[in-house]
Amino acid sequence: MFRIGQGFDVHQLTEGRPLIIGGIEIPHEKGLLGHSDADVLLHTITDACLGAVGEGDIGRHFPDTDPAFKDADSAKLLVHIWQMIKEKGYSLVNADCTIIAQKPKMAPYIEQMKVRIAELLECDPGQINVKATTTEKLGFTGRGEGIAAQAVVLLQKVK
Ligand SMILES: Nc1ccn([C@@H]2O[C@H](COP(=O)(O)O)[C@@H](O)[C@H]2O)c(=O)n1
Ligand SMILES: C[C@@]1(CO)OP(=O)(O)OP(=O)(O)OC[C@H]1O
Repeated sequence: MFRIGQGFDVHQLTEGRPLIIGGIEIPHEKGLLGHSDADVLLHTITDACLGAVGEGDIGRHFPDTDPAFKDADSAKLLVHIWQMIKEKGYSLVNADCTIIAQKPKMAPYIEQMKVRIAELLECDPGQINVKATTTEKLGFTGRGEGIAAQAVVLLQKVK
């Protein structure tokens, strides 16, 4: 049996925060604001994984009102959810993700992100695709007010 899930997330860009996307710190004059480290790509993948197994969303598992998740490492949140998915008997077929950001240029960091995400999901980097697009200076992403990400994850029941 196959199960598909999709995710979408947005975080605001602000001064005085590191920019962490896909588990990688990217040099930039602004970073993403959130209760956690605000890794918009890992949140999106977490939501896609949860969607695939019908387990709600990241906020249901890690409420942004809980001080335990203040400045949380989003990699740890994804690993926690991935353990749950493995216990349900699923393995990853593939994940395809898009980062929507006017800047910075993501291309130099895409390979590192793929390798890190593959590490977290215990799969081959070839099963992970990460893309980036601008919105041609249109909308909140185009004005550099925030960064969005979306992902699709396909799981296969193996046990
Ligand atoms: N933040 C971004 C946005 C885009 N890219 C790369 O540039 C290509 C062209 O982007 P358009 O929005 O003009 O289509 C895109 O395909 C990405 O390869 C990027 O690295 N970082
Ligand atoms: C990750 C959590 C928890 O620290 O906080 P944020 O960093 O604000 O991220 P969001 O994408 O709003 O969703 C889930 C939250 O509960």
